[in-house]
This record gives sequence, C-alpha cells and structure tokens, in this order.
Amino acid sequence: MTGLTVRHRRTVALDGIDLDFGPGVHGLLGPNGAGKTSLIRVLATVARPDGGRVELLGHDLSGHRELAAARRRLGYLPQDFGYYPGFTVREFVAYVAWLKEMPGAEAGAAVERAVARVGLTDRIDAKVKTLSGGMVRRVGIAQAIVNDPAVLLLDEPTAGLDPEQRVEFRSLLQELGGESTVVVSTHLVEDVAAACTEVTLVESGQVAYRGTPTSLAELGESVDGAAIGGNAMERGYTAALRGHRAEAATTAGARR
Ligand SMILES: Nc1ncnc2c1ncn2[C@@H]1O[C@H](COP(=O)(O)OP(=O)(O)OP(=O)(O)O)[C@@H](O)[C@H]1O
Repeated sequence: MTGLTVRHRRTVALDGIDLDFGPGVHGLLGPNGAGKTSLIRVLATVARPDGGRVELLGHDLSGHRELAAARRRLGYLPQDFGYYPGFTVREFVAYVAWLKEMPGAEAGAAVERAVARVGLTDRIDAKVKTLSGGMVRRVGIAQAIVNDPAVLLLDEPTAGLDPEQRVEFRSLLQELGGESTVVVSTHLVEDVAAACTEVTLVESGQVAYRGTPTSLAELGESVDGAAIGGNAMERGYTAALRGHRAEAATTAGARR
C-alpha cells in the first residue's frame, strides 16, 4: 500500500502510510486508537480508503471485480466477530466457505480440517451459542482459515483465549505463516515475541517502527531498564513509541 489514508469524520486514522507485507507472520502493535483496525479493515476489503493505493495479491483494490477476486483468497477475523448463535460450528464455518465461493465438493472436508486446526473437532456439531468465549474465538479463527487463504488478517485473535489456548494459537500462527501472509493485530507483546517474523508498530496513524521481534528487543536492551521497566521487548516497544512521538513533535515544531 502507498499513501494509505483513512478518515473517520474528523479523525485521521491512517495518515498516508506506505507498507508492504510478504509471506510470514506480521505483528501489528500499537496503543489503543493507533489505527490497527482501520488498516486491517482496508486490507480485508470491508472499508474503502480515503486516499492512497492498495494492492492485494496482485489485485488493485479500487476495482470492483478485483475486490471479488481478492476476497476469495482472503481470510479475516474481525475484532468484533459476529456469528449466528443458532448455527452449529460446522454450519457456521460451512456458511463462510460458501460465501467464499468454495466448490461444494471441497467445502465439507475443508470445514472439518479448519475446525480440527483450532482444536474444536469434538464440538463441531455443537451450537455456537453453547460455547465459551475462548471457543467462539477459535470458531472465528476456523472460519478465517477455511479457504486456506493466501492472506490471513486477524484482529486481536488472542483476546479471550486462556494462556494454554494462546500458546497453541501461536504455534498455529507460525504454521500458517509458513504457507501464507498473516497480519495479526495484538496488544500482547508476548504474541509478537513468540509467533511473529516481523513487527510493525503503528502510532497515531503512522508507522512508528518496523523490524524483527529480535531487533525490537535489542532496542529495548539498549535503553535504561530502570527508567522504562518491563522486559526487553516491552522496553523496545515503549522506546520506539517515544522515539516516534519525539520525532513527530520536532517535525510539527519545525512546521510552525
Ligand atoms: N467508526 C468510527 N467513527 C469515528 N472514529 C473512529 C471510528 N473507527 C475508528 N475511529 C477512530 O480512528 C482512530 C483509529 O482507530 P482504530 O480502531 O483503527 O485503532 P486501533 O489501533 O485498532 O485501536 P484499538 O487497539 O483500541 O482497537 C481512533 O482515533 C478511533 O477513535
């Protein structure tokens, strides 16, 4: 994407950002309101940008036909994931497979495979409304991967998962990142440390930092631990944010 701009009324959620994502697991980190969801929604083709150009899997997302082609190869777990409570897990994931225009002959096996990958085979014929919050989240992940997407977008997928499920989910993420491009937004620096190949730190609609989890931890090692606190990765996160804020303040001062 180049010059990607998203506005919500007077709020600039994304301020002309340039980014590209290749194969692997990309962690999107940033404070509340930084613009992570706005970015994922544009990539998921559910929101139109106000400016800039976005290309996904070779499709320019400004074209209608291109959008449909891109959607078939996408997987998306929204932050507020809506589902039909009366559907069983199988029915719900099959419904998403149908929406993605998967051929009927393949869909049945694909649904079972996706549900198995999130560890819910024993509940596949249970109604979604009877599941715990963490299980519903896993159904959300299953529907996102049912079509073996080339690009998988996950907005806060670990919210509501217990620690054991989170650990299992991270290994699933690593597996998925070996096959496709995964973009995952999270508040948890541990998710990034454990599962991501690259980190993008977003702040006030801008890219504040890009690098590997190791380079972010190295940045944390280089700052005064007593002054910031936390582990190396958390210190790196804080130092990168503060660095970006200082730079933005200097630029704004120079403009005045
Ligand atoms: N529908 C909307 N109407 C008005 N403002 C919005 C809307 N959606 C987002 N915003 C604003 O746009 C900015 C970016 O929001 P966004 O949800 O993309 O951030 P985020 O990084 O995903 O935040 P969080 O971590 O809290 O989910 C924020 O200032 C937010 O208040």
